[in-house]
Amino acid sequence: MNFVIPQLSNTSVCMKDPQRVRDILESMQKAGSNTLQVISDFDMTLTRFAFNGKRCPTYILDNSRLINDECKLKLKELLNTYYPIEIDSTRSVEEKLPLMVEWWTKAHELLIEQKIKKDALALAVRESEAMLRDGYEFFFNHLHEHSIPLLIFSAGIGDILEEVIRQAGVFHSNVNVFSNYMDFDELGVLQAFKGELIHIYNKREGALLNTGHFRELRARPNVLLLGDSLGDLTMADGVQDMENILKIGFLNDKVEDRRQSYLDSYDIVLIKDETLEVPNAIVRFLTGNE
Ligand SMILES: Nc1ccn([C@@H]2O[C@H](COP(=O)(O)O)[C@@H](O)[C@H]2O)c(=O)n1
Repeated sequence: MNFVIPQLSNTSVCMKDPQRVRDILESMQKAGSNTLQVISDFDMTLTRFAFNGKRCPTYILDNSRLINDECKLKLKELLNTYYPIEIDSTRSVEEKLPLMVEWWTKAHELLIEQKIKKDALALAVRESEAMLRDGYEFFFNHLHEHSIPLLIFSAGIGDILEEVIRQAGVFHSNVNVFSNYMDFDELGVLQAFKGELIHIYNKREGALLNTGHFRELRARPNVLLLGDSLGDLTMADGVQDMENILKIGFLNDKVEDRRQSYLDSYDIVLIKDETLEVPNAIVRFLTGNE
C-alpha cells in the first residue's frame, strides 16, 4: 500500500493496523468513486492548527473588529477554561459533555450581545487569520470534478465557515454544511442561533437529525471521514447501509497524551501535519489516480 500511496510513509502518519487500512482502501477503490462520500470536520481539520509556530484562530470571530475588547477577553477566558477540558484525555465524554454545552452556550450569548451585522461577516473573514490547510484547492476541486459529495460537519459557525470557503473559491455545488447558523433579524442583526446546538460531542445527534441528506446519498455507502477530535468519529452515524469507512484523524495538540486513543479510534492518524497531503493522496487513489 505504501507503494501505491507513498504518502502513507510520511513521518506524520501513524496507523495501528496498516493491513486494515489497505483492505478498506482496496475495497473502496474497487467499489468506485461513484459510491464514495466524504464527511469532514472544519476547524483544525480543513483549517490549519498553527502557522509559523502560532496557533491559528479557532472561532475566527474571536479576534475580529465585529466584537468589542470586553467580548474578546471573555471569549478568550472561555477558551482558556474549556479548551483544556475539551482535549483532556483523563476525562470521559460524559463528564465533558455538559461543560461543552456550557462553553458553546456562553460563547453564542456573547456573540448575540455584540449585535453582529450579517453584511459585515465577509470583511471579518477577509481580515481574519483563518487558513485552510495546504492542499485545500486540490481537495475541494478534485472532489467536485469527480462529483463526490463533501459534507462539512462543524460545531463552529456555519455562516463563517461558508464565507471562508467561498473566499477561497472552493464552495462548489457538491459541498453541504451542517453547522450552527446565525439567525438575523429584519435589519440583518444577529439575534439568535438557529436550530439545535451542535457542539463537539453531539455530532451523532446532528447526523441523525439530517436523515434526508443521508437518504439522498444512500447509493454512496463508502465514506472517507476526516476529523480532529474523538467527537468527530460520530459524524457518519447517519449514513445509510454503510459498507466501508476510512477514518483519518488530525492529532494537533497534546500528542503524547492522546496518541493511543486516536490510534484506537482513527484508522490513520496524522500527527502535527498541517497539510491535506495524505487525504489528497487517498482521494486521488480512490478516484483511480485520475
Ligand atoms: N466558543 C468556542 C467554541 C468552540 N471553539 C473551538 O472550535 C472548534 C469547533 O468545532 P469543529 O467541529 O469545527 O471542530 C472546537 O474544536 C473548539 O475547540 C472555540 O474556539 N470557541
